[in-house]
Amino acid sequence: MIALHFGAGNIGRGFIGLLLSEAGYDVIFSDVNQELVQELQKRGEYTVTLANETHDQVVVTGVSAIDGTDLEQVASTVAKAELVTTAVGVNILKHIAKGIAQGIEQRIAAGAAPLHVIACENAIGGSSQLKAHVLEHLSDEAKAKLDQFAAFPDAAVDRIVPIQHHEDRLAVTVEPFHEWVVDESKMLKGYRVIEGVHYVQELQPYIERKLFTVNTGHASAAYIGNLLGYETIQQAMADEQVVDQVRAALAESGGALIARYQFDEAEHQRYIDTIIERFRNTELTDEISRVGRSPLRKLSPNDRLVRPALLAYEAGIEPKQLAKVMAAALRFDVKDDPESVELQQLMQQAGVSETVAKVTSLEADHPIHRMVVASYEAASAK
Ligand SMILES: NC(=O)c1ccc[n+]([C@@H]2O[C@H](COP(=O)([O-])OP(=O)(O)OC[C@H]3O[C@@H](n4cnc5c(N)ncnc54)[C@H](O)[C@@H]3O)[C@@H](O)[C@H]2O)c1
Ligand SMILES: O=P(O)(O)OC[C@@H](O)[C@@H](O)[C@H](O)[C@H](O)CO
Repeated sequence: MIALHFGAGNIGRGFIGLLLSEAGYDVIFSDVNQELVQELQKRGEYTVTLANETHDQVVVTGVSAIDGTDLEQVASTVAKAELVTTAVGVNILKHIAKGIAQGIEQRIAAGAAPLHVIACENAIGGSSQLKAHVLEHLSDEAKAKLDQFAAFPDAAVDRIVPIQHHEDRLAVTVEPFHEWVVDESKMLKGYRVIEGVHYVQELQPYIERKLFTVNTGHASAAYIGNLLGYETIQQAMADEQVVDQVRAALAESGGALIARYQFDEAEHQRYIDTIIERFRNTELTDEISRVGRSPLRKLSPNDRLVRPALLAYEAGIEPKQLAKVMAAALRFDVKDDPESVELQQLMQQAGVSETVAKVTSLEADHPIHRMVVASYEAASAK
């Protein structure tokens, strides 16, 4: 029972690797970070600490790692695995597709058992996106057989895992809360149930609820907190004016979700309240530079700000606070974040309106575009 997991980073070690190991899998990580790979190979185990009062610890044992740049090794590991998972970042999926495709070709040639490939990224349709990239690397013959040999169920994963600063390179501290939801309708007949995974027939409400609440709220805390000079989410969430703004953003995205999926209002409010408490967990230190990372991705049309704003607008809600968060995101200036650097260059060259149109795909005559620009200009005038 081998699970190959791409990305031995924060969520890879702190959630997916841990859960799969507890579910009985022999977990093999694939990563391009050589130091991480060598350390995992050498020690074969690592410690996960829960950010609760008692700092409970679990030692994840029997893990190994392969070099993600070694295409042959990646393909041969895909060929022998029962499950492939990823947590590399949605924009990296195209880079791991070739190894997965070659592994699937080997499985087809050997008549192997079907493989499940589950992308655990913060994106709508992550596994479907990975499947599209894999298809680009398959022969016509393999393309025709793909659905017999591999399935790519989409998923939603939720656990806050900050950037780690331990002396022990593999140690990882995570919040106690966790949720992994998988689209059961895409699983192949007779699939092995992974203990700890919640299988649902329709994933869309779950992934949208997660992305447009947890991640919308997180991005709001990060971008508003950044403007106020805070460095961590915990510092920002200790400021009630930030909390009020996060709540205002979540009232807009929540209104959109309730209208779209008929969620129970009181239950959704409890979901929001729990998330606010998770952001406030002072047992964690989560840097705003991590939560706000890749602002171009976060401002893209299907992500946590623009999409819920559009859904809110369609539901008759004016997404003023989400527009304010987008305006704040335009000021996210972090030198070692390539997307932040690109965004700031674009702002300098093209100005606010053109930048908004380019990164959000909201044209200049769209009411939300106008709200973002107005909010940006109002803040500049202060
Ligand atoms: N950290 C969280 O709280 C959290 C929670 C839910 C979902 N996620 C999602 O999980 C994904 C990973 O996030 P993270 O916080 O763990 O980031 P991370 O940077 O800690 O981990 C990503 C890992 O992927 C590796 N990687 C990069 N290119 C690779 C390749 N070609 N092959 C194999 N490995 C490669 C990196 O070296 C790194 O170790 C993102 O999509 C993120 O949105 C993160
Ligand atoms: O990983 P990103 O960059 O999409 O978003 C940053 C955080 O909001 C995110 O990693 C959360 O911690 C996570 O999604 C919680 O489940």
